[in-house]
Amino acid sequence: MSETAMGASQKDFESAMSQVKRLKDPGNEVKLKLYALYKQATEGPCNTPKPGVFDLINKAKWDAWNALGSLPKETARQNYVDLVSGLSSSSDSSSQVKPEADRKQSGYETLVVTSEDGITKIMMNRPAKKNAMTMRMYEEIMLALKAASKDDSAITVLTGNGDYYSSGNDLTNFTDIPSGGVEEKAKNSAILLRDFVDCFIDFPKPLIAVVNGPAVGISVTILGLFEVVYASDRATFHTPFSHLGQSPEGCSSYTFPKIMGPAKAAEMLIFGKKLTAAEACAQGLVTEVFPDSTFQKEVWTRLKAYSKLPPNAMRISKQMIRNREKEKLHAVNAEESSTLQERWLSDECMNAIMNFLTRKAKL
Ligand SMILES: CCCCC/C=C/C(=O)SCCNC(=O)CCNC(=O)[C@H](O)C(C)(C)COP(=O)(O)OP(=O)(O)OC[C@H]1O[C@@H](n2cnc3c(N)ncnc32)[C@H](O)[C@@H]1OP(=O)(O)O
Repeated sequence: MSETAMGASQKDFESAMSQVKRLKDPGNEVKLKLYALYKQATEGPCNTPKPGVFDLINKAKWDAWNALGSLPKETARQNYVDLVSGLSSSSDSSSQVKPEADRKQSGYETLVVTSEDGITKIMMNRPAKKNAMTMRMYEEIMLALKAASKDDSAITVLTGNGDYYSSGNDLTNFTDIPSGGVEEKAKNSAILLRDFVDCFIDFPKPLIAVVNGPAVGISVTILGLFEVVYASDRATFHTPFSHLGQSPEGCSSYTFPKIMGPAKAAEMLIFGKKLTAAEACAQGLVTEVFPDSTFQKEVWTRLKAYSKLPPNAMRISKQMIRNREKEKLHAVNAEESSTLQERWLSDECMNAIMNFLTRKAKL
């Protein structure tokens, strides 16, 4: 569906609901996704108490609904319709569905998510906008991560489609002001940011970034939460927070000084120094750099080999490496998100965003 297409109507939604009844069993994971989108579309954000740990089915349903956070009702309705339409077309050709082979997951508007060879690949898919991250993209990445944490893949990859990895937060996100004004916008954005980064902190399987081109802002900061970062030699790494009147997020105020030392971290996070892939590798933010001409081939060959390693062993090793940091990371994330909530209301930030939107300035 195109990004500018109108949202699904109530009629589309009702027709999708009756279509669901005619589908063959899509499996528990999809049923949970449908349940959550239905509840979000009809009742809004999860508003019931969390069921007890032994109430397994209701807890799974509650978790799925709650994971949608503040996803707007209209978006949930559209996602529901898209998901059902994807399921209908795949069930039309269900005899061809193979258990492991290239399973493209539908229902996403801003991503292409596939599962193949033990690897779930989440590809940001707004190449014309340099994969700038809209509110919808944040929500969809969270959904895709939640699904990947439970699917049968061994490792999960985040990458971008086109010439950019991602240009970071979509600056037009700030133009959609709700009835509660800019304060409400800042508050909702801070909640979304915190939930988004929490998903990376808590992700249980090895997480790999395949950085196919330049990366900006939040797409760079969260790299400190990945196990491995492979970069094309065309990639650059840039966090222009001060230029935007903003402050670091993605736990970078904690992870970057640990990874590269406080002096190098300050140059990036305070002064917005852009690193080449080779520099980012020398600073320890990037694991390995590959020539752009052979990047995809070399990286995917390597990842396919890694994905054949015993998945439980990899998961346990990741948890041993990360678990003692988790509490700290959640605290850092909370602090960074609330600092940004204030920053977004500052004149410095508003002027910088206006400059971008009116094209007076480029980074
Ligand atoms: C709610 C959670 C918030 C989390 C906090 C996150 C913070 C951050 O991520 S801060 C970083 C924000 N990102 C930026 O400031 C980058 C802004 N973009 C640029 O400076 C440039 O677009 C560029 C350097 C990334 C690419 O320049 P260029 O090669 O010249 O390409 P264009 O500028 O023509 O871009 C093509 C097309 O894409 C649109 N676009 C690109 N990036 C963004 C963006 N971040 N937000 C919104 N739109 C973006 C650009 O406007 C062009 O659109 P059209 O003019 O319609 O073709």
